[in-house]
Amino acid sequence: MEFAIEIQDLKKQFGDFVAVDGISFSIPKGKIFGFLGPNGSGKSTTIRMLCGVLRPTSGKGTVLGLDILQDAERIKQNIGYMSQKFGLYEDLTILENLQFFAAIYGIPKKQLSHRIDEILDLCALRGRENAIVGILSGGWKQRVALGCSLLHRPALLILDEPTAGVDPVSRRVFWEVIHTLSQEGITILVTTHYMDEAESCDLLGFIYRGKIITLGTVKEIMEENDSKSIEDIFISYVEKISDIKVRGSFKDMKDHME
Ligand SMILES: Nc1ncnc2c1ncn2[C@@H]1O[C@H](COP(=O)(O)OP(=O)(O)OP(=O)(O)O)[C@@H](O)[C@H]1O
Repeated sequence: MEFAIEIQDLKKQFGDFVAVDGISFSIPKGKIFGFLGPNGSGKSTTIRMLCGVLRPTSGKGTVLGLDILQDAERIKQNIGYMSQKFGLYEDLTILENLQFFAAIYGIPKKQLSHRIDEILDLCALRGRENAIVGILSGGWKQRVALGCSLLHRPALLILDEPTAGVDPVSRRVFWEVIHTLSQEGITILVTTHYMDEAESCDLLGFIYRGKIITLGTVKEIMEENDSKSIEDIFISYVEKISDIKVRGSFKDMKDHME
C-alpha cells in the first residue's frame, strides 16, 4: 500500500510543554483522514509539522514521499492547505481571487483558463464567477478558499476546520466536494469538531493531550468500543484519561441553572 503521510514517534515540545507526544500514523493515498481531538490537543501543531512549517523536536516522517526534516520546502510546494482563516481578497471577485492565487503558484498562462474552469466546476462555484467575495456567505467563501488551495493540483490536501461556522447546507456541499476530490485520488487530512463529518471519513485518528488515543475506520472504532456514537466514545476517552466528568459537568451546569 502506498502512503501519502507516514509519521513515526513525532514529538513537538515548546520549552517544557509537550504539545505533540510521540505520535505515529500512516494515511494511504486517496483516503480521507479525519484528525479529531478537543481544543488544544495538538492537531494544529501536528499539521504544522506535516506542512514543513514547524520542525519536530524528534521523530520522523514523510509527506508525499518527501522527508519532513530534509524536504520541508518541497512539501510546502506540493500540498494544498486551507484553514478557516484563509486570506481571500474580499474586494476582488471569485475569478480574480482564483487568478491572483494562480499567479502566486506560478501556474503558466496557457493552463490558466482550463485550470480555473476545472476549479469552478469542482468546487461548485460556477455561475457566480464575477461576484465580489466580500458579499458571499461563509459557505461560498470556504469553497472559493478550497478552490484557491487546489489550483496547483496538490496530491495531498490539508484542511484545518474548514467548515467551522458554516451552515449545514453549505457544509454538505463542501463535503460532497471533498468526496469528489478523494475519488480523484487526492488524499485529504481534515480536522473537524462535527461528528457527522467525522463519520464520513475513511479513517479517524483521535488525539488528546498530544497522544493518539485511537486510530481506525469508524466501524472499527465503534466495534472496539461497543458503541454506535463516535462522540460518546471520544468523550469516554477524555473522561478516562483526564478524570474530568464531561457528561456530569453538563448535568451539574444544568442543575445549577435550574
Ligand atoms: N508556539 C507555541 N508555543 C507554546 N505553546 C504552543 C505553541 N503552539 C501551540 N502551543 C500549545 O500546544 C497545545 C496544542 O495546540 P494546538 O494548536 O496544536 O491544538 P489544537 O488541537 O489544534 O487545538 P484547536 O482545536 O483549538 O485548534 C496547546 O496547549 C497550545 O497552547
